[in-house]
Amino acid sequence: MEIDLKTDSRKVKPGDTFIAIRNVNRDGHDYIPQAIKNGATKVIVEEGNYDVETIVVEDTRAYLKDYLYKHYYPYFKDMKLIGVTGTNGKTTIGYMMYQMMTMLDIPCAYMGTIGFYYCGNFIKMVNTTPDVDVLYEYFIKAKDAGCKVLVMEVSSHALAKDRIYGLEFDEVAFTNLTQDHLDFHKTLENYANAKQLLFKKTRGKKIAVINGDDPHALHFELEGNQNLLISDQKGDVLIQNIEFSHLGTTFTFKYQEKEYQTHIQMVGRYNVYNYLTAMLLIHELGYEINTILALNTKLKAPKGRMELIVCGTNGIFVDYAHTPDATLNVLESAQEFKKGKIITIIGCGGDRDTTKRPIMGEIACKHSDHVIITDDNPRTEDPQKIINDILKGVSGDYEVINDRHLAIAKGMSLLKENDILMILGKGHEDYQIIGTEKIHFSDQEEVEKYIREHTHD
Ligand SMILES: CC(=O)N[C@H]1[C@@H](OP(=O)(O)OP(=O)(O)OC[C@H]2O[C@@H](n3ccc(=O)[nH]c3=O)[C@H](O)[C@@H]2O)O[C@H](CO)[C@@H](O)[C@@H]1O[C@H](C)C(=O)N[C@@H](C)C(=O)N[C@H](CCC(=O)O)C(=O)O
Ligand SMILES: Nc1ncnc2c1ncn2[C@@H]1O[C@H](COP(=O)(O)OP(=O)(O)OP(=O)(O)O)[C@@H](O)[C@H]1O
Ligand SMILES: N[C@H](CCC[C@H](N)C(=O)O)C(=O)O
Ligand SMILES: [Mg+2]
Repeated sequence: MEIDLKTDSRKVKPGDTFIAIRNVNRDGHDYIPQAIKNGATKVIVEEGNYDVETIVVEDTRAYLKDYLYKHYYPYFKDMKLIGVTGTNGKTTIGYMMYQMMTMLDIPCAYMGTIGFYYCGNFIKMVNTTPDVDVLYEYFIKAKDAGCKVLVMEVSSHALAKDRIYGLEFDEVAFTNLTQDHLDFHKTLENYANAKQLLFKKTRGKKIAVINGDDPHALHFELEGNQNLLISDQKGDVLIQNIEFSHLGTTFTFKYQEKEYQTHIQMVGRYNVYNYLTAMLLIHELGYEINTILALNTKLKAPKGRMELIVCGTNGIFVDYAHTPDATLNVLESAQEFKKGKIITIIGCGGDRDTTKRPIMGEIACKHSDHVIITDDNPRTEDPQKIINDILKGVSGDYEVINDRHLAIAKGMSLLKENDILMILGKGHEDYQIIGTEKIHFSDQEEVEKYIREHTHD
């Protein structure tokens, strides 16, 4: 099934109707001539007169949302819908669930930062949660492919901008709330309020899985008794013992008077919470806990989440930590199993929350033996200005190497026996955004290239 309203002039074919949407930087009205050139025979706009049939409405975005909901929601409404929100952990949980459900033979889809996976197909995505037009288009694809369950990351931007218009969730989850995106939300309170909106969009039996140890947990509970809290203190799922290594984590937990022990091939205390969230959401779909635990030997973290590259006695971890809390978490995890020194490479994105920069610099220095500060998607900001913001928080042993390629080479060259290199911020990203240009760049490839060039047999 195909949506018969086009929002993107580049996708318009002869006979199509184009609707002009105003977004943050760009305005669809500017692309009406291109849409008409590509064959649009009708345009829906907020203003202006054109050579084709023109319908003027007050708010094209409202018109679009209503149109999509009325015409397409009924088509995919019966797919079970699971939404995960929180500052960190959404991708890890969503992608773990996609793997688990696939192993359980459930036709399913995952939509989030690392793309749209549906019944074995894959589409790259621009946003973590796409705008309503793309979202409905992809939900239709999932339904066409036979998906029965769809798990999606729901970003705070999406909630604030109503990108998920009309959706109702059977299960929701909350991971944690810490600082990020203050450029957009202005205050942590607004940010929390945006995230809470997800919990107001539930239907049916309504299950909520919540990280009970997050200070904001209470605000995310559903009314009634459908909440499952995960905690190492007091919760429905009680985490008891955790053992760390650089290859994985072994832990025990108690649920409904039964005790379970398991091992996951993911490092870090926070991944125990991520895992249990994914496991419970699937358990609530009607699968036995032991059946789900049996899948763990094949379960992997998403690309760029504490992704380990081994080089002799050195462990090089590529991780997507781009918030203060994530930076702290991954460095504390490395402290748990380190045998030598920790060298950290870190930067901060441009056109994003500026107040997190000095905090990330401070945390990196506090929990590493040496820090290299470098570029991470400067976008339209002056890269040196971003680095200067980070420098406001640093102390101790650090250096600045602006070019990320050189920063990684320097980090690699500093490694002595048993040292760990933490390369933070980009994770799965295979680009560097400089100005408005996207240039190919991959932390993993840079490391592998360095190893190739410096290993002689
Ligand atoms: C700065 C910002 O928020 N930009 C968002 C904005 O883009 P934009 O203002 O350039 O507008 P656009 O949608 O590309 O263009 C406007 C209209 O013109 C049309 N158009 C455009 C070009 C053309 O040639 N022809 C044409 O018809 C488009 O189809 C659209 O209808 O609207 C787009 C559609 O919704 C978003 O994809 C885009 O997100 C950018 C890529 C972005 O980086 N956003 C970040 C801030 C974001 O949303 N992040 C969150 C959370 C991330 C996380 O923590 O995981 C996310 O969910 O991704
Ligand atoms: N539960 C967690 N608590 C704190 N930090 C976490 C947690 N899970 C992952 N992290 C850290 O946050 C980083 C991002 O994780 P992940 O991609 O799963 O989060 P996300 O919520 O999808 O992020 P984004 O909002 O950018 O899409 C990881 O690379 C890791 O450093
Ligand atoms: N989805 C997040 C990712 C940030 C990753 C980091 N590499 C950066 O560019 O800041 C954002 O758009 O804010
Ligand atoms: Mg994500």
